[in-house]
Amino acid sequence: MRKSIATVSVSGTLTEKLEAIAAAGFDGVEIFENDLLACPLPPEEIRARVADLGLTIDLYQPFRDFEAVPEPVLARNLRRAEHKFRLMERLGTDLLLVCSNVSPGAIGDDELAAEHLRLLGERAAEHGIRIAYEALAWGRHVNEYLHAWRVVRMAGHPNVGTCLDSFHILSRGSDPIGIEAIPGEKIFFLQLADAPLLAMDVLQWSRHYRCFPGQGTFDVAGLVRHALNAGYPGPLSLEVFNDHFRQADTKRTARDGMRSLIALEGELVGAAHPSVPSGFAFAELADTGALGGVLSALGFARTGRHPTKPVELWEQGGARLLLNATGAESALIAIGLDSPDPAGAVKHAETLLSPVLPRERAPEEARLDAIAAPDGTQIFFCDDSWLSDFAPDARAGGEITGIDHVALTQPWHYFDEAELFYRSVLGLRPQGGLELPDPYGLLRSKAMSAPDGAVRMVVNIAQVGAGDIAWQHVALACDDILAVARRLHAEHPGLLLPIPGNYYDDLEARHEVDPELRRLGVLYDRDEDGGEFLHLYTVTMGRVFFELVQRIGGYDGYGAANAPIRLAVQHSGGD
Ligand SMILES: O=C(O)c1ccc(O)c(O)c1
Ligand SMILES: [Mg+2]
Repeated sequence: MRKSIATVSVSGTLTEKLEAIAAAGFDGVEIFENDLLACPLPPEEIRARVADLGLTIDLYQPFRDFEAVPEPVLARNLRRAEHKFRLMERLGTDLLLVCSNVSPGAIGDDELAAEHLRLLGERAAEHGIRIAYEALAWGRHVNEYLHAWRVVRMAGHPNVGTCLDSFHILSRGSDPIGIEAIPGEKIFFLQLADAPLLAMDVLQWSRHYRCFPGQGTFDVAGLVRHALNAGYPGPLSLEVFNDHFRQADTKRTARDGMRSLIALEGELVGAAHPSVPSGFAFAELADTGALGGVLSALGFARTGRHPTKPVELWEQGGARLLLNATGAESALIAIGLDSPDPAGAVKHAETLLSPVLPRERAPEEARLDAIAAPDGTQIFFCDDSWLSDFAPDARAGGEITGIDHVALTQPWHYFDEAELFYRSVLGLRPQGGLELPDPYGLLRSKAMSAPDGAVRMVVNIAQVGAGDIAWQHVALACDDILAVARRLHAEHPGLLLPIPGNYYDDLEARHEVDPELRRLGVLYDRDEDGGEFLHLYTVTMGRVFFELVQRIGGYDGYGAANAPIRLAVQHSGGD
């Protein structure tokens, strides 16, 4: 299907926007009026620029507060419309979006609204222009898409149709099944936006929190399916108002929008994700020499060395960590995922515009394809062959059984990009988002997991004043966390993050817990079904720290209630 995007969805000047939109592979744009008004180029030059970039202008918008007005206002509105029609001729576009009237002066009379739209359609027809009437969710009288369609039908003019916008429809909780009752050729345009579920005024929600399909909670693909069933012939067009996107890199946002539409098309044809990872193969850490001691303390054994690279394999149970002596600050630099089809996974990622990373390797080494996650972390898709690179010499047993999850920190303004990436490229599912108080700000956090929980990723973003946090961590699963904690406490007490006594006073008020938790600095959480979570943290080394977790009775979370305690201690350095 043709893919378009409204210029309001990305940052920059109009010319920057157009270039980024073309570079991302879109077919068309909706020109948002503000972008045009602020552009120094005359409409003819914008038209030429758009054409040179291989784009078309699919829509000009918005035209506001037109219909169902008193007579003198109507005359003024028609005059205003004539100006816009002439502008559109100069731009070379033939579709004008008219938003339902939000003015307190609008009259609640559908027949009058229809009559005015018919008049507008007649005038538009003289210029070869069509009108797409859209119900804004906060329209004064018309705020439901089926109401807008009734008015369009009453207007009865071939140049008057409706514009459907997934945000306005889904934010009001309207059932999109009704779209199928609209003749496809009367759906003149289809705008797509997703949004997180927020309990707030719908206008504020729309103007600040829209996001690309796949980044929020709406079933946008389901809505598109209804429009296609109705016979809608036009483009899928993204229209997003988002405070972060307005500040983010133009090209990156445009590419993210394209990824969103490609993923949506995949959903429409019911394409199963070709390669949902079935586990963690490894996590790779840059090391300055300090991490080996920490891993030993945690019970890991060094079981192999890469023949040509300064990389060591450390193992315990099913947990495999690679230490890469890059000499750089300790950090999580790569994640290996067990993949049922590594080549297919890379191809899928490429289809979704993820950068495939070049790999230098000796001819005898296992072929490992990697892509870059939005934060730059390398993601490898692995079968078992990578292990043979290391000629492991022993198997290390211990309390640790595997990697439970990894937590990455997303760059400011790119949180939504990360969600779409992990959903579409890796096939993970969102488990819910959180805002965690931190002494210096709020940390947004979102957990994503494979359907069976075999791969869990947590994406954090430093938010509002906490902008210097770029901590990452690897959480290791174990069967008996108290045994590990006792050993660490006795032999390496400086490795454990100290937890305040106040935390345990509160914990003991809420739950009857083993007093040993307090002595050992183990944190505790419990879900509604009685599932339990015990966890502890190491101190931070460079950018990275380790968490040990024990899940009991089907606990599926991450101890979010305890995260603010951890953040505060990490900030204070244990004071
Ligand atoms: O927020 C607005 O005013 C606005 C304008 C045009 C649209 O298409 C829309 O969905 C919202
Ligand atoms: Mg809209």
